[in-house]
Amino acid sequence: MAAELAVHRLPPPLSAKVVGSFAYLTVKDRLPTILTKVIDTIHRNKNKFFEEYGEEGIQAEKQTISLLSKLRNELQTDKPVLALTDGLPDTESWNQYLQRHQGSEGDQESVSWFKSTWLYVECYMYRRIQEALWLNPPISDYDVFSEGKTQSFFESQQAVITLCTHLENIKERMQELSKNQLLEHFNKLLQVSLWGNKCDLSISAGQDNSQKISPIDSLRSLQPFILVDDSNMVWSTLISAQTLGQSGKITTGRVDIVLDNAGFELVTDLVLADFLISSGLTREIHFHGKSFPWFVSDVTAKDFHWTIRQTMAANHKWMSKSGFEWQNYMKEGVWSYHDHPFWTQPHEFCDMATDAPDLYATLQGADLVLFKGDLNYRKLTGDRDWNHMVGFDCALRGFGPTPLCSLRTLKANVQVGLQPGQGEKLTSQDPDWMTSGKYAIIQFHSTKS
Ligand SMILES: O=P(O)(O)OC[C@@]1(O)O[C@H](CO)[C@@H](O)[C@@H]1O
Ligand SMILES: [Mn+2]
Repeated sequence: MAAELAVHRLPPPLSAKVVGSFAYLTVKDRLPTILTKVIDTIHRNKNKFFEEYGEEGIQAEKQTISLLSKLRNELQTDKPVLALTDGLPDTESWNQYLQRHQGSEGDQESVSWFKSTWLYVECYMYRRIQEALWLNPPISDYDVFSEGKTQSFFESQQAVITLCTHLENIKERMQELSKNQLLEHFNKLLQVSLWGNKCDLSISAGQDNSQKISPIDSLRSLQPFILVDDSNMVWSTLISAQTLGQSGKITTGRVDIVLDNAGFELVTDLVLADFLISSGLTREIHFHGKSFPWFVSDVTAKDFHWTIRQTMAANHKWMSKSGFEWQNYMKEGVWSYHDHPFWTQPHEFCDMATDAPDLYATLQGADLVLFKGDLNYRKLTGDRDWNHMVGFDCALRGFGPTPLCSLRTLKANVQVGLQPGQGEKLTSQDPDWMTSGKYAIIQFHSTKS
């Protein structure tokens, strides 16, 4: 019995209380750097706020900076995490989450920046940035990360052109493709979307991290860095979602993509989504994004629509053709964009069925959900110090609305589902393998047999 309990005991969540860990270094160095950049961005835009809102804009700029400086100080001096005061629809749920943590830790002091769980405090920082803006109405809607996101898109322009040209070439010959050729194209575009996740701006604390080389040509050399490759299961899930209607017509399934970063990564996701639709593998795609600026580069509704408009407006035949196609998919409802407050909360996904049952039910309506990026993987697995050989199903702790797949480059030290010895070998060869973004996984889970 005791042994059984030990087997089932959960490993601890990652936390900055482990001095020298990646979580510790993130809270100590990366998060304050991000906050300093946010403060700087707001200050640099002072004139813009004045032009738009006059003296009120200047006051808002000052007030926001003062709140953000206070936030940075709380973080750096390991103060207790404070309840939110902005009265937004999600405020209550954030404060309840805090109380839950305080309850389980026993006292208020222990829920602090360096003592609490990394996932929670990192998410909380982005929510507090939002609070600082919301409390200053004329500039509430200002996206402090927008400059970095648009810059990342423009700096990846050549790679975007290459990708759109590649896509349009496939689409021109789609009717002639054999099933094997279709599978080959699918695998390539799945991998392009996977490696697109290298381009996030949170890991680089806002430094340029755009795609400069050809995303197609580099796939072969990147192949050995994919540690788990369940792409065959993703493919068979798509195929088995096909049903034969009464009229003899094949109906295909719905794929949901839980988006991560704007800029180049979003383009790779749109290209994959276009391929899924134009090949007839999928009937409908639902994209899920964030409802406020998050983890520096994550996609909001504004970023999503902006990216499609910019692609349409490009001075390149195939790129703008792709953009028009994407706009059509949106107009026809073949593609749709959704956001839900749960994506910008600190919960592990195993809490979704209880804490956001409507979102859980939405995902149940999909035949496959693709979770992009590192933060989604941290939330899938509860951001815990798992043994690398623990199965993905075990780390998911019951989360499984429908077949799902994580497409993620490793940027945080959590990884499950590896082969015996694989983790140890990587650690000895490349000690930073879990945080450098050099390795990736395509990890699938389904409760359906
Ligand atoms: O989810 P993404 O965009 O792939 O990565 C977000 C991220 O860079 O932010 C954190 C560092 O601050 C890490 O957990 C993680 O790697
Ligand atoms: Mn991100």
